[in-house]
Amino acid sequence: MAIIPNLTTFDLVKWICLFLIIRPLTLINNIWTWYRMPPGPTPIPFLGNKYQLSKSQPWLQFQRWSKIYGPIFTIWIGSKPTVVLSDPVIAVELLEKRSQKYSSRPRMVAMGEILWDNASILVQGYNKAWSIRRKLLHQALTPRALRLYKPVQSAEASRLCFQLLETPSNWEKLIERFTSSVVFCVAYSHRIDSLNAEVIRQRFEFMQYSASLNVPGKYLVESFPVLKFLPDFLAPWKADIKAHGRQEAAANMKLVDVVRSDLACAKEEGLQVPDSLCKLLLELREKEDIPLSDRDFSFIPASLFGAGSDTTASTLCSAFLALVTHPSTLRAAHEELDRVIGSDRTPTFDDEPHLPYIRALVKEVLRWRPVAVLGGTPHASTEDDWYESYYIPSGTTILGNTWAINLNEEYYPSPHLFEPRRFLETAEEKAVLKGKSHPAKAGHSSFGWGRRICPGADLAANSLFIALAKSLWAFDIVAKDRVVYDTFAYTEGFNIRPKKFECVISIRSEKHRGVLEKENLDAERVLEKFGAFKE
Ligand code: HEM
Repeated sequence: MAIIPNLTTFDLVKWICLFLIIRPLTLINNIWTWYRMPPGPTPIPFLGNKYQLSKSQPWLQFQRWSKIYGPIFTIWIGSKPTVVLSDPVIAVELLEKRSQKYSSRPRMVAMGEILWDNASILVQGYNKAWSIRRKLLHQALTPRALRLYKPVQSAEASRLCFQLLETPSNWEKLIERFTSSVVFCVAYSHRIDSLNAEVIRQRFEFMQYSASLNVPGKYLVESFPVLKFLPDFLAPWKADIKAHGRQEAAANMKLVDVVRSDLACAKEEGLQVPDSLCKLLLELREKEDIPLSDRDFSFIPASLFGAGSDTTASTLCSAFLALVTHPSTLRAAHEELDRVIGSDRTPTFDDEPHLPYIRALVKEVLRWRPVAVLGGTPHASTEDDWYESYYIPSGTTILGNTWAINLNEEYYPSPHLFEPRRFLETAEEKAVLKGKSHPAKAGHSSFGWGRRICPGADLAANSLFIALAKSLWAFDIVAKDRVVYDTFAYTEGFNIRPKKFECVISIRSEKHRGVLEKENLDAERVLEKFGAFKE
């Protein structure tokens, strides 16, 4: 009996000594790492810059810090470093040219591991599980596959215009319905007629719940991942997250079942199911061995809504804000559309090569107010590296501050001026507000970088083009009398959108109205094949 208390005391002393040694050693290691990493605001030991970080619109604070500490700087969240990039050349150098080292994601234990059980491509590390999903997405988003989705994008854009004609003041909700329906048609060959459809309400709930998990400091498990192994009865928070995860997975699998049964019925009746990403993947699964469980497979088409609907809708909202606050761009768009298209029909995808100003307008809105303002989901490095004289250890979180990059005046003089001519090709037009040449092919960084670049970028660009081409052809979109617009009034979060604002949307002529009414009937015929999800 006497030995046990002695042993316990000894153990206690041992642990205290170990703690007293480890803490200073960790601190020395952190200081040594901090000293070699890119500069930044001075962190407090073990807490880092936590108390200096702005809770509101952090991208603005990061942009200010880039002017003080340079285009590559470090912030510390506790003992974990995050490198923030504010220059497109540095972002391309690290995230594209050295992408084998910078294509992972930081661990998101609550959201990625407990809620989704590692099934979602968005937060997966740079590993085999990720590459299987990425390859599948690419196979269903090839240029050939994108051509298959164009008729539905075009029909939905005609429907959007017709609805704008009927209830112009409801424009933001109409845009959301448009992007939701496009994503559902492309993912599952089913359209959305109302935002009250059960599947949509469910999707919004899932998105809100997952976003609520991703709040720094909310869950201790992010700092101590070992806590995820606690049994459920000792960790009710974990049981709750897992229950939400099961609900989401069940809903995802149900959607795949809908397409599976559509295919079976069509086969029996000798009919064709419209092409969709889920259909292409199910057909591929018949031919090839795809090493994914039904549950994991169902997350691939489901990722389209989370990643592609709100982002595209928010970009369209920014486009309306830009048009209202920069009326000369509306006049220039009308001039091009009237000259190339006339007033007997609305523009189509075939007109795209002949509408350079509208194409440039799409690029400019993506640049001007990037929806994924801090680069979407952060990258993480998987090897130690050096950039110039700076050390970047393996496991560092890398944030591309798309706001600072897209609004960097060296590349885009007068960056807050909405000026589509920046993206035009002719020598005279190129001289307009010409800054240093942006290294990315797109001329902006709104879709991210390297191996993690948005796989839906071309699909999104097609939706933006057709929705803007048709609505600009049809409407005047102008400021409301006596309303003062603030082009910086944006929501918080990882994806941003202009705060609610009113504008006047009016049909350009009775002839335009007639064309919209006729084309809406044509669109309904195209969309008939895509069964609607019920309210
Ligand atoms: C305007 C619309 C959109 C914008 C601005 C946007 C932007 C982004 C950004 C910045 C990323 C992170 C890239 C990186 O880590 O470097 C991303 C990832 C992703 N996006 Fe998009 N996106 C849009 C639309 C779409 C659409 C329509 C889809 C549907 C296919 C989609 C699917 C994805 C997926 C699956 C990922 C995760 C890729 C991965 O982690 O490997 N996005 N997006």
